[in-house]
Amino acid sequence: MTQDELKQQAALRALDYIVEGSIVGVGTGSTANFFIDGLATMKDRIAGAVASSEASAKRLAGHGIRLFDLNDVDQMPVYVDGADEIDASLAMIKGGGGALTREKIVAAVADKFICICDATKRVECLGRFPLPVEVIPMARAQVARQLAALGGRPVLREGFVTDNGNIIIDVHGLQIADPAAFETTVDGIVGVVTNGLFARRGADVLLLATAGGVVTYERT
Ligand SMILES: O=C(CO)[C@H](O)[C@H](O)COP(=O)(O)O
Repeated sequence: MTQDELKQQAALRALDYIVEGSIVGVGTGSTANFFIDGLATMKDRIAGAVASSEASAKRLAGHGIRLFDLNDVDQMPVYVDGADEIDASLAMIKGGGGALTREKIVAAVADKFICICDATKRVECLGRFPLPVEVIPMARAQVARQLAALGGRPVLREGFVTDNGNIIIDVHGLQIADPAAFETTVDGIVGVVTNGLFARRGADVLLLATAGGVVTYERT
């Protein structure tokens, strides 16, 4: 089975968590795209969706799924999204697609974060995937120095601008022993908008697609 087929399996399993008549929080990336395509098959049974990126908004709209502004939404039962890495405590690194800030904001409004991944994303220790950090452009050099002082190797994501008009610095060479503490530390650097660690608010459910089928993990 290809990685894309596994991503699709995890994505389609997430449809079981959709509450009829509700607004669905929708992530960004190739796995989230499979989820959006699946959501389209039940679009008449949901109120609509809140997107975590312009790209996802475009795909949702292309399927005729009604889009809501997050500011008009008080509550969402679920937010569904992929991850770049996820550990046994369901802490994640996200932001490979650069949408980490909006992803974190939309997820914060949802009751449950459903993470959809193929088995390659499951790791023992977060950090092999470079940690994306969204940064206000004028703070680039100052933030890079601070990230290097934390033990990482900061690399500017060349030619990339986030949906919020900011830059991304990817931090290589980390081994993150305490993801929640590191998330707080990086967020505390002046000029950082947010970072791709989702540990203080990790996933509530992981749907991990393996060669043997989709395995469900729940936060304990
Ligand atoms: O955080 C993300 C985008 O900002 C994605 O969820 C993450 O990069 C995983 O992407 P994919 O599903 O394409 O493997």
